[in-house]
Amino acid sequence: MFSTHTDKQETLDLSKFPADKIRNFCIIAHIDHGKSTLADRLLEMTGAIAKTEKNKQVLDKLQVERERGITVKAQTASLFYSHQGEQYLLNLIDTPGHVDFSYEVSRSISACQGVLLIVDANQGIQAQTVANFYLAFEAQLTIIPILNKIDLKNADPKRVESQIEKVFDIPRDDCIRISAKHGTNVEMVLQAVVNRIPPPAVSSDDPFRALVFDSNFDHYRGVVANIAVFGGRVRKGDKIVSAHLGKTYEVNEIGLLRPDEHPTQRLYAGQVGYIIAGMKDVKEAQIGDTLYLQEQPVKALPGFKPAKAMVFAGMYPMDQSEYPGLRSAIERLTLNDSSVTVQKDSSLALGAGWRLGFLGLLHMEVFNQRLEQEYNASVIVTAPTVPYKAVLSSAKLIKNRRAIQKNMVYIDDQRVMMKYLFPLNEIVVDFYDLLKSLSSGYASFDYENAGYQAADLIKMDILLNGRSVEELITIVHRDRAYNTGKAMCERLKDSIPRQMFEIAVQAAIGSKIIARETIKAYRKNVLAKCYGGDITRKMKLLKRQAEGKKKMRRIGNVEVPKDAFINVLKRKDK
Ligand SMILES: Nc1nc2c(ncn2[C@@H]2O[C@H](COP(=O)(O)OP(=O)(O)OP(=O)(O)O)[C@@H](O)[C@H]2O)c(=O)[nH]1
Repeated sequence: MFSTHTDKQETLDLSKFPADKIRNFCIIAHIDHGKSTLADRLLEMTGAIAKTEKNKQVLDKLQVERERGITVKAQTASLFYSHQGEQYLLNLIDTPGHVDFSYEVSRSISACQGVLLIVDANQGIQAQTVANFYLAFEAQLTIIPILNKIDLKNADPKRVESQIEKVFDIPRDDCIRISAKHGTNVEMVLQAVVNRIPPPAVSSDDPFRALVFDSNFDHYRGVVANIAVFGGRVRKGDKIVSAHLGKTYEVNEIGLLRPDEHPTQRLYAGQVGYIIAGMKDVKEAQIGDTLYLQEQPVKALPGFKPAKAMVFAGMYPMDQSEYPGLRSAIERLTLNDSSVTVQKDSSLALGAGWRLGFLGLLHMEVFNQRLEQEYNASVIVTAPTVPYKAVLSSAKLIKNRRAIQKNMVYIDDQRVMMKYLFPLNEIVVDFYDLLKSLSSGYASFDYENAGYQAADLIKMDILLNGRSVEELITIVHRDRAYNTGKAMCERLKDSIPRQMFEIAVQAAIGSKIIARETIKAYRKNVLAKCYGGDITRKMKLLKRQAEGKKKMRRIGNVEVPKDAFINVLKRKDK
């Protein structure tokens, strides 16, 4: 955790920060180029957090972010900065770098007028640097290029400045060289934010209207929505309306995120903060919604394009009695992660559940982990698939397609940017990991949807002792069926513990078995090491075994650990 200064900001008069004294910006970059570290320095220098060793990546608040060392949620922090005798209110949004969370970046950009585009001075421009640059460029934001990690021995800021000039057409003189780790030149970043990013073009005299750009569900207070105020002002006690549902609410609390919630009396045009207005249902504060005053109706703001799911998987409770609890956990988590699509689904073997759409496999894993960590929910996830369109006829089948190269641009003499057309199922599961490992971490990758194309695909079943496992039914390219089936059987053999009887693991196409592995019989006696008669210790071990079993799913008479369903899809033979 981190500590914040305890100065009494309740007395803060935000009317002292008219729009021309406000700068709204986000930090964007390729993964690991140092966004969160720079955010820490900016927070420290403006006094939002204390400068201590404990305060590292403070905007990565989620347990999953701390465990994985990556940002998955955009986070907002309001900073007070004095420059040439004037006080400014800077609203910073730290965004994730991984392609699976790019929806967070596009939403954050809508609340900003400028971005800090961080580029690692050693690695140079990478795939998400380009993708994120275009998000900011298309939204016509001011882009400040920042070269980070200049303290590294191998840093080559000159080369990276040439890349920036060549690929983005930004003059090299616009670049600021910093070390976020050591704080070198970070003051220059704050000055550039004030001098180069325009203030929001809004007025407090207009009717109040605010865009909900993020929200989360608090067990006690209901929906806490993050808003960007695009006009007018709002205060505690005001009656506001949500444009989406047309329902009226009373404002219970408003304030700034510093980065913790910090209540204030009012929020004014151009400011970014949070609002709590007694919305008890997750459907009430949709991301992209517009809020306005009851007595001054306004036209709704454009909102956001829905995210386009790339990977789908079924999600089922371990036990049907857990269905209502899991439904509410999924609803609350999707409020905080609106890029997930949810549809009800059911299966004979697994009962009632949902079909969820994600932006990638990491996104799916993180969602699953957040369900467990933040909502204590344990779920079964079926094999992820990509969307297909099936034509139900015996048409002549088209030849196997491989990636088709579209273009190639040399960024400099060491780096090349290549565009390919790929079948989506070839890239979603482990292409990123494989590419990283083949290139020793040098290559980076980004993708966008190129539409549907016909392909020679077949359905493959995985059988455990002759019973098809619904979660593992896979659509594969005909030419890949044998290798994929064999690899899945081998990985299942490694993931399923031996049991008291022999288990046949088979891959089948229709009635034809194409691969087989055998798991030998074994009896695990958890009491084997318990000599003597310590009954409490024996009870503990038996209890732990029973709890372990809860994380297993019984298919026929075979116990399958729930992790097996995801592990089986990952290639271990990199
Ligand atoms: N040497 C050096 N290391 C740095 C510097 N800035 C960040 N790092 C290190 O780079 C790694 C990634 O930094 P983060 O700040 O987590 O990167 P990020 O861009 O926020 O990562 P994501 O949010 O996951 O995309 C960490 O190990 C940092 O300590 C720097 O200026 N110099």
